[in-house]
Amino acid sequence: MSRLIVISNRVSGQRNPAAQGGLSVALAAALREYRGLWFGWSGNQTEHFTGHIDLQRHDGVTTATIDLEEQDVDEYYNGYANRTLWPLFHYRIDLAEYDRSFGSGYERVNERFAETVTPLIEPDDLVWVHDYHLIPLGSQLRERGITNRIGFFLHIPWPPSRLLVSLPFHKRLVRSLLAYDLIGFQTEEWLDSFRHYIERELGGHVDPDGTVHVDGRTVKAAAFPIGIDYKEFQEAAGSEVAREACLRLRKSAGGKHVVIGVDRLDYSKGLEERFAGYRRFLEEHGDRRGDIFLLQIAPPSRGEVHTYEAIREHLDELSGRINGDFADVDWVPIRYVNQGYPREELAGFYRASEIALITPLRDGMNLVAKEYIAAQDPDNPGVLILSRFAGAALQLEDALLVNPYSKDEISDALHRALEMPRDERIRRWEAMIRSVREDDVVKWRHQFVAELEGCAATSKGPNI
Ligand SMILES: O=P(O)(O)OC[C@H]1O[C@H](O[C@H]2O[C@H](CO)[C@@H](O)[C@H](O)[C@H]2O)[C@H](O)[C@@H](O)[C@@H]1O
Ligand SMILES: O=c1ccn([C@@H]2O[C@H](COP(=O)(O)OP(=O)(O)O)[C@@H](O)[C@H]2O)c(=O)[nH]1
Repeated sequence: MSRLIVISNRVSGQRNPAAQGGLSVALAAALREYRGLWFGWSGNQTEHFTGHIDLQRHDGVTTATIDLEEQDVDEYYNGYANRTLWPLFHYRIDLAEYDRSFGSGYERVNERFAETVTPLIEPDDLVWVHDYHLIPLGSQLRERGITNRIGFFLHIPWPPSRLLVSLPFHKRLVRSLLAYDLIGFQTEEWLDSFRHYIERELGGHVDPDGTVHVDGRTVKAAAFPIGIDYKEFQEAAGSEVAREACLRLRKSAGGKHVVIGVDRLDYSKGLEERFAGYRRFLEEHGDRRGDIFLLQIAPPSRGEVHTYEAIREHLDELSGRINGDFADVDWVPIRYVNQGYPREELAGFYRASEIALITPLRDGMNLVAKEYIAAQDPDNPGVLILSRFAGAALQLEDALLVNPYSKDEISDALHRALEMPRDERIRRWEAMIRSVREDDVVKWRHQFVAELEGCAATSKGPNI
């Protein structure tokens, strides 16, 4: 079996695991199965870039990390990745910022990644690059003579062409993707948007099987929806920690219905709209006040980016106002918690919650939705209310799907979930657990790696 070299911005085990997000959780599992290593940024900043590689072994996974300079982090991670690409790819061109220094910092850090990882790559290795931080890395590796098979997986949505063309030098960015042999997306919807861009903007052609032809270069593009590590999650959910967390939440709920939300504190997760929808529910269903509460777990993320600071302040205000307007001496409508929890504890909280309210405005997948389903009691499962704009909605069609921008739909879905008979809850859950169990992270990585192994090795990069 070939070695697998995984390259992503974030490498698991480097900071609070509870705030790492789904990408890191999914990749740690892949690396435990294949020989190889995981290369990325250490999360540390140094005065000058040294290129020193720190090799470590954590939990069955070999990691190779490098430090970045402060300017790199500002321009590449906080800048181009999270102030330009993240909002644009989540359809928020109103929040996207275009600054020349971000673009040059992004190129520079991708070159630094390429320069330091190239000597670690052996001839038969499969190379798998992840996410929007590292789109140009494939072409940088090709320039350094790497002819191995290289795949790329995008964990976030791919925007419609009409939005993507607002990015300065968009053609250069998309052309650099053609250096990969395989390009993976979370859903068919984003694969379609990519196809549209290739045909309209680059004058290329995409065959029905996903083979992309542009200027004499041929690559493969396909959808590979990511799943959770079902087996590992079942173990977490069966642990003593999970059982205690479940009891702790049930005890403190004192018989009230628990509605749970778990999201990084990010504007793409639709938290402001969710709070507004919950407020509408409290206004419309006065008889339910005192009988239900929303537990929103929202660990802070990307705190150095001002839009994230702003959303944090706004959510403090919104939750405070809802609590001020509706609370009673023995009840508060929202428990809003800005800390992360280990997954075993989360599993217990999911189990204790009759409803999950997961309403991102756009989300590549949303693994929390799948974890909630995996944690339920088969004889008395809870109800998942899910945004139709999350990648997960294409697989979890038996959730109560809502438009996350609509307060009325959120309010109606909460009412319907509370009233839903047990046999309907079981029927919906059984349909969803099948997909969560079968389309798990193991299947995701096997399918991607098998497809990449089937690609012919490349001898040169595209003309960019
Ligand atoms: O690394 P951070 O800046 O702290 O952000 C955490 C991760 O967020 C994003 O996760 C995405 O990947 C998930 C797994 O495929 C998917 O379920 C979710 O919908 C995506 O938003 C980001 O794409 C990762 O690169 C970050 O590490
Ligand atoms: O307090 C927390 C909050 C989240 N997570 C994990 O972070 C991941 C979030 O992934 P998702 O795909 O839902 O969103 P992302 O943050 O990657 O955009 C899930 O596995 C959660 O269990 C966690 O371990 N503790």
